[in-house]
Amino acid sequence: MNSAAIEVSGLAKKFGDKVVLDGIDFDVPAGSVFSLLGPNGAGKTTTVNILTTLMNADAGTVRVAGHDIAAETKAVRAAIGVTGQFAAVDELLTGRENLQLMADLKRLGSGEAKRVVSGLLERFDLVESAGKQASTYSGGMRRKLDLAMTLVGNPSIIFLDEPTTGLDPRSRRTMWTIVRELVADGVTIFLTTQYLDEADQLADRVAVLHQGRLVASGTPDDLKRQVPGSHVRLRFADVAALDEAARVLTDAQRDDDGLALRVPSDGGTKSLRALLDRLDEHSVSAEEFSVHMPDLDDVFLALTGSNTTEVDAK
Ligand SMILES: Nc1ncnc2c1ncn2[C@@H]1O[C@H](COP(=O)(O)OP(=O)(O)OP(=O)(O)O)[C@@H](O)[C@H]1O
Repeated sequence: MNSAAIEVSGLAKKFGDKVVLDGIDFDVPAGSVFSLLGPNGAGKTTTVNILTTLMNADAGTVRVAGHDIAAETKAVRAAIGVTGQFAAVDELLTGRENLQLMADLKRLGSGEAKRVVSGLLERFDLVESAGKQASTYSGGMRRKLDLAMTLVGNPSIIFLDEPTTGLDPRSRRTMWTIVRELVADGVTIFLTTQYLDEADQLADRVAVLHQGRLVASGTPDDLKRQVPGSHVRLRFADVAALDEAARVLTDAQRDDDGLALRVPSDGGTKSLRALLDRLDEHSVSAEEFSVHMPDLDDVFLALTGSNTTEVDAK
């Protein structure tokens, strides 16, 4: 499917005098992962709340699963699942009861509900703890249960608002695997995260929200190419080869200890080919050739002036 699962145009929202969203536009193709990044207070949760019909926008149009969020609220709600920062899990109920409750809310018949609940407990590796109260679950188990509850109605679009905040690396990886499986099944994921590596791992497209506007959007690699710092590192066999290469590549920085040159490059195939051709013309050969791209942290720093999304945390 190539259609847009989410279409946002001119979306604006302010609280009192504070402009949180100042007219933002983006599309999310069906079956892809879109990640919205931004410092604390940038308006990520506000965006999720509007897109999931929990909050009204001041201006703009939003279509989710082809339905206008203002005029066709019910149809939007039927198509989406939301896993929030504050989990919907009821601590006093067991894992199975929590899922059963969702199945009841979604009005599944008793036979289907039983099948769906057992299937989800198995898929999320919660069978053994299914009969235990959710209050006894670890953070990772609770997040898994929360996501499992979101999946009860088979939503085609899932909003994950900081799904792995506070999880240990292993639980984060489990969540990532689940997200990838969902996408493989054709589900569209709208993800907000504080972890840039998470966006890097999961997102097909990333957008950075800053001071009410989207200051950048594209694939993680597109964004990395936009910031300075990408370079090619060439390592040579001896000082003579290093000297010769340095004469050819006058814009390169020398690393005498490492017998290496650092050549600024956007990392694209065209410039890499040009670089190799230049070396070839002068019969210089390198022992090692590696391309270094900035990571999303560098992108974030360049675009918003803070080096991680957590910088402004109170
Ligand atoms: N209901 C509200 N009334 C007034 N101000 C609000 C309300 N909800 C959010 N805000 C303000 O709007 C701004 C954006 O908040 P939002 O929660 O959307 O940011 P965020 O990017 O999700 O931040 P975080 O990463 O901390 O979750 C903040 O300055 C917040 O204080």
